[in-house]
Amino acid sequence: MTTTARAQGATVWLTGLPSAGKTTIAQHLGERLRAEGHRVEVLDGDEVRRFLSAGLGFSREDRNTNVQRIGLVSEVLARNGVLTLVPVIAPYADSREAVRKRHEASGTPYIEVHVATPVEVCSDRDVKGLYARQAAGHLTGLTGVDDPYEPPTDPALTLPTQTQSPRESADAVYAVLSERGLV
Ligand SMILES: Nc1ncnc2c1ncn2[C@@H]1O[C@H](COP(=O)(O)OS(=O)(=O)O)[C@@H](OP(=O)(O)O)[C@H]1O
Ligand SMILES: Nc1ncnc2c1ncn2[C@@H]1O[C@H](COP(=O)(O)OP(=O)(O)O)[C@@H](O)[C@H]1O
Repeated sequence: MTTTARAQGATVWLTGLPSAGKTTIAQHLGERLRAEGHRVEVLDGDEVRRFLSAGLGFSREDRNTNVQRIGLVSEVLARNGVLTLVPVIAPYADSREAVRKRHEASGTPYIEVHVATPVEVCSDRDVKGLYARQAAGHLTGLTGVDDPYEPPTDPALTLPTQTQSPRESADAVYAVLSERGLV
């Protein structure tokens, strides 16, 4: 499909623990979609927290505010024809549900993907050293360790990344977009 043929946007929210693989999958999927001519944006959690959510921490209230802000931006982008990839932890079910409802209200496709890497695997990967810092007592409130993570109960897709390559995980998300006629 070319960009001009049919600009149907969607939000793909990749929820999961730190080091689960959210960012990596979004990057791989984004590259593939761009190569095919789609308009794509990736709303990366770290970047959002530097600008749109600057000043917010990791309390339940701040995480909720962060997720709602990202949900607003992603819905606007998706409604206007952009495939919007959101690799953001979003640990609370009620917060994710509010984002889903925002999309439903405008008839904008919303696809929830659970990057379901076990915490032991995430802790081994420890891409940013957060698990080590938590274990050493230098950090508290780490999602999945000493802060809540409420797994999705009805995701469009669950990815066991511990048994997949990043390419395989990204291709599985692509397959869902394809099944729904979004690519
Ligand atoms: N306490 C604690 N808990 C969880 N994550 C933490 C924490 N402190 C810092 N970080 C880093 O913050 C990155 C972005 O978080 P998010 O905006 O995705 O989190 S949330 O949805 O608002 O909960 C998140 O990025 P990823 O590792 O890519 O998931 C973490 O690296
Ligand atoms: N199937 C997979 N999907 C995504 N990442 C994977 C996969 N298998 C191994 N990894 C590795 O796991 C790490 C995940 O890091 P990252 O994407 O930054 O996680 P997150 O954004 O969830 O914090 C990367 O080093 C990546 O290469």
